[in-house]
Amino acid sequence: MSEAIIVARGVEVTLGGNPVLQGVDVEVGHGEIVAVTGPNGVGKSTLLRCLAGLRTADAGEIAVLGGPPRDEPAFWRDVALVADEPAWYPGLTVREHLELMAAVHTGSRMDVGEALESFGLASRADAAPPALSTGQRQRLMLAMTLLRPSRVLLLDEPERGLDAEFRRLLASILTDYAAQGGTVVMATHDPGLAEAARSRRVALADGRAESTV
Ligand SMILES: Nc1ncnc2c1ncn2[C@@H]1O[C@H](COP(=O)(O)OP(=O)(O)OP(=O)(O)O)[C@@H](O)[C@H]1O
Repeated sequence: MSEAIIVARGVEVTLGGNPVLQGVDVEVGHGEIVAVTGPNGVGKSTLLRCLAGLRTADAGEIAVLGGPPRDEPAFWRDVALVADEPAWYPGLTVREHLELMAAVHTGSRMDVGEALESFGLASRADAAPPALSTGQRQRLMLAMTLLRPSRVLLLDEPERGLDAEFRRLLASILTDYAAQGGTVVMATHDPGLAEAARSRRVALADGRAESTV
């Protein structure tokens, strides 16, 4: 494997007295896409939260970009997360949410007009996010995340609410991101997305991870 960007060794997490992760080992290389799969409740989101520094493992070690993940600005400059819906900024439109991302992050990966087009939001650019459909809000979250520069993308079920056509487009957006040297870990229930993104599958079962491709 090329240079390891994410290394998790022996990660253990217990939630509400139940062991969820029981010695998970995962390594993700530079420019690689890993799809974490497994049934509801197996621990995919928990693993992502550990990789994002939003939850501390009870045991084991995690390194992201050479150090432990930390929920602080220096970490989030390199790492982008799409998980639950954010609190939208009241009074700002779809376009203004994208403009905000472009304004606060130097070196945007695309301009706002391009993001509106690529993510199919041009016709809703002047709407407020709460007035969007579920899939359109998911597209906006992805657009805000992909517009800004990052080295690592952590995605929790990015397919949520997306139609089949946009899922295919998302796969190519992710493969482009990886081809430019980005590293992606996504929890997903969509084998088609995992396949189309040419990801390596890591299946979680019984608290452990097994690389399946
Ligand atoms: N705060 C919590 N307290 C107690 N148990 C929790 C907590 N958060 C999650 N769990 C439990 O931990 C387990 C793993 O949850 P997690 O959300 O990581 O699963 P998942 O694989 O992402 O599931 P899904 O496919 O449904 O999104 C589940 O059994 C869940 O009920």
